[in-house]
Amino acid sequence: MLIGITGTPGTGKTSVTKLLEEEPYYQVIHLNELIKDEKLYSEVDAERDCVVADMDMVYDRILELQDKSYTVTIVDSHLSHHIADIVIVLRTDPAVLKERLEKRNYSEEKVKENLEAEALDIILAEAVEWCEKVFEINTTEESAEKTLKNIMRIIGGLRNGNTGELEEEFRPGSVDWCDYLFD
Ligand SMILES: Nc1ncnc2c1ncn2[C@@H]1O[C@H](COP(=O)(O)OP(=O)(O)OP(=O)(O)O)[C@@H](O)[C@H]1O
Repeated sequence: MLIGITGTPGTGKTSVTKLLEEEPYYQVIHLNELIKDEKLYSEVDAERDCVVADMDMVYDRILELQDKSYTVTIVDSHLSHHIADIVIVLRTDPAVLKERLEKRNYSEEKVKENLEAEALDIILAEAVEWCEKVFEINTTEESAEKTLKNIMRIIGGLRNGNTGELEEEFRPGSVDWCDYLFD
């Protein structure tokens, strides 16, 4: 089973998937690192301080790396909903996200761009359009450990073929950051 953990930068994907990789049965691929290490990109955008991933190369590489001896392969990246059919979107209130991104010394422009993307549900909307199953977790007031537990509950439900209540609890569209846009 291939599952993407996606969301705007800073919503906690890497923090939580680093905890997940300590659990048995989970293979975790940190895709942003892989893209840089293996140069799976077509362009370097110096102005925006990022690379433009070649998604065909990325997809092929994920399939090569997927180790079927693990029960679940997790792809950690804000791009993982381009690849996986089942995704969990992590969400964070833009006011809290702002503090996290400013600590990274991102430019003002880059912080603003990411906060707007979070407030406008950009990644969630893409995931809903492209993926078969989408779960949304609001991590704003949760510890990474609590988020890990919720992710493991969702995966447990997927493995048992019983996601009814989880689909309701983690329904896409359950967070609303519109107020941020009008402040
Ligand atoms: N509940 C939480 N869950 C996860 N991270 C949290 C939480 N509360 C605070 N943080 C902090 O927020 C930051 C999240 O960074 P992290 O690299 O995990 O995000 P990311 O979504 O993987 O970002 P990127 O897409 O840029 O890799 C970390 O500094 C982490 O300590």
